[in-house]
Amino acid sequence: MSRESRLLEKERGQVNFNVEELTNIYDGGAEETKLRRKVADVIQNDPEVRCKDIGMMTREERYIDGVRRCVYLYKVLLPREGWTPVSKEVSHILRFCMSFGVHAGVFIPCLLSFGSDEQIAKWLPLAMQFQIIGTYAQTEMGHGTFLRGLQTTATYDKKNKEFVINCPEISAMKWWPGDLGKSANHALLMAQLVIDGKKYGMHPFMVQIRDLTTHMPLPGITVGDIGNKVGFETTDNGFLHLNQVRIPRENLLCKNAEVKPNGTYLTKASDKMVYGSMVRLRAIILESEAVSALGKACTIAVRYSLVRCQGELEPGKPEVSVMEYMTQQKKLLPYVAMTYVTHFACLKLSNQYNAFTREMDNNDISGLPELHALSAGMKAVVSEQCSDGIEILRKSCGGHGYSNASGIPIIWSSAVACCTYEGENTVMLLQCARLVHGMASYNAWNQSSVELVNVVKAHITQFIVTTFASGITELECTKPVKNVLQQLCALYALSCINASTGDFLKVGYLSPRQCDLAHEAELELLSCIRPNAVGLVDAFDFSDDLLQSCLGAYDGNVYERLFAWAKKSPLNKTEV
Ligand SMILES: CCCCC/C=C/C(=O)SCCNC(=O)CCNC(=O)[C@H](O)C(C)(C)COP(=O)(O)OP(=O)(O)OC[C@H]1O[C@@H](n2cnc3c(N)ncnc32)[C@H](O)[C@@H]1OP(=O)(O)O
Ligand SMILES: Cc1cc2nc3c(=O)[nH]c(=O)nc-3n(C[C@H](O)[C@H](O)[C@H](O)COP(=O)(O)OP(=O)(O)OC[C@H]3O[C@@H](n4cnc5c(N)ncnc54)[C@H](O)[C@@H]3O)c2cc1C
Repeated sequence: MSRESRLLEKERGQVNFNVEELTNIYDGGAEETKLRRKVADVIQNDPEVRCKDIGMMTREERYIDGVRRCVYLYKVLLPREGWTPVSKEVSHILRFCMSFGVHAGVFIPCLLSFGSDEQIAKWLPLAMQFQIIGTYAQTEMGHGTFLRGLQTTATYDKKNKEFVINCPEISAMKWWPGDLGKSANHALLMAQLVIDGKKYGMHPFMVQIRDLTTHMPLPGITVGDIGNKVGFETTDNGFLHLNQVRIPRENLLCKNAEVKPNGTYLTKASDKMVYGSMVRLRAIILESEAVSALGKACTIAVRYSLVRCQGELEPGKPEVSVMEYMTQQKKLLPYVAMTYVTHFACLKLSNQYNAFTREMDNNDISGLPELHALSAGMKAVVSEQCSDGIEILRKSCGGHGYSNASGIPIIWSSAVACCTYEGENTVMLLQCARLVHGMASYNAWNQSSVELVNVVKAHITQFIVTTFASGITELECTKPVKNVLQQLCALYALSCINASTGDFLKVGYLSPRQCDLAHEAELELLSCIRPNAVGLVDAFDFSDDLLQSCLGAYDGNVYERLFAWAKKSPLNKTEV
């Protein structure tokens, strides 16, 4: 056993709570843990679909590998295991999938949100079986945030009972939609509806963009990949230009609004329902795209920091693990706390969303404004805190943190995108501010928007802390687990307060002495939590396969893994 493995084993021997009990709590119960692990075993034992190291792959290889794994998953693995796309297992499977995130996670749910019963009956089975592959095409090259500024039009042609979809200029071209560039043959396309010259705002249309046999773009369609990005390299985010493309009247997804054959426009629900898809995604993507990513980065950085020996705490004494340095504990442990605290706050948000969908089934959408405010605020605060944290955790691993061998750069590049898609964070914070604090006059408003952004961040952080604190109080668990969760709650709250002492001092909420006490309390908590560090990240239960990290493997064998990984570099195929 290597020295590093022995160090981790010794660390695990001093954890003072039951790790499995905490894993069960994090998962939502022992049965959930069992289900998640069963899915992980199925995935990891199938060479066709198990996670692999994509660090050395080209962009094209990553895209092809992701598509191949996903199609195998849905066409072979699910039927073999007797699972369907809506089985509980699939939510755990999507943790492993790197492709068709928009087809499965946006296109299908939006079809269910916007489609009539007949339209769902027509397209849902095809989408579930990958006979049609869809994207969600809303953002344009010239507009993403300002939905009312979207330029693509859908003009009703009464004579032929068709809509003519058109991008009037280059800035109207759809730009960014995931799975669009090479995979999708259909688009759930958001366009400005026009009837007899009158504009009715943004509406959802089902548009076929590629031939189902040849996969070639249909007439009037120009489509392709937008090129390399910061991350999401497995995904073919694409562009889509439509030049006078005709679709049947029946392709307006008409759960909330309809155009009769004679061109009469009929609304069936609030015009705000068109925003519903964005509320849903903001409410449910945080766990999978931001918090889970932070948990992976914490697992890697904590395990590595416990085995990375560097320098002496006392001259002449043996080298210590970098985790013994208070600065390293300050870099790492508040983000371990954040993972736990935000995980449970996101759970509360998605529960609130599910409750809203039940109310909506009874035609009650009175809860939408509050849910919009909370989901917009949470999406902005959690995605920013998590992605900022992942970068700090990457840097805490020194040089090896800068290598794809660590696994953290890929984790960060995927998580940070969450600050932009589904509503750019600043805009989301201002939406929350407007709904929580009311809309002042536009000029007073713009002048105070910088402060309002900070007020909303504090408002949401308080929601996160109070949600977790009340959750712990009600939680039935052993005393050691409750104790460590209370420490994590206090650590997250104190780290947020200590990051903003200026604000508290400015308004006289805290005295300088109290600020000192808060700082000392945080340092004391770091020392209390330090002995449990490895247990806290082990409890996230990320397999080595899922982490894809030479620094964060369960056995701590960092150096053998690093060297084996480097030798796979294509540059090493020749000595000269
Ligand atoms: C696995 C990873 C997959 C990643 C997939 C990514 C997909 C995408 O990124 S899809 C594209 C996402 N794009 C956006 O989120 C666009 C963001 N912009 C907006 O949501 C809106 O433009 C806005 C909210 C920033 C502004 O809305 P707008 O209508 O232009 O103007 P107002 O602010 O005056 O709002 C009018 C009215 O509507 C209410 N409202 C706005 N949004 C929502 C909502 N989501 N839910 C409910 N209600 C909403 C707003 O409160 C106003 O109401 P009143 O005050 O009553 O008039
Ligand atoms: C990885 C990824 C995947 C995506 N997938 C999809 C997809 O599948 N489908 C899809 O339709 N779109 C998708 N998008 C697009 C995404 O939804 C938009 O990029 C996002 O909504 C932001 O809009 P924008 O790019 O126009 O930014 P802008 O709105 O142009 O933002 C630029 C700057 O302007 C500021 N700003 C803009 N408006 C205001 C305002 N009112 N007040 C204050 N500041 C403002 C912003 O804060 C920001 O700092 C994806 C994007 C990414 C990065």
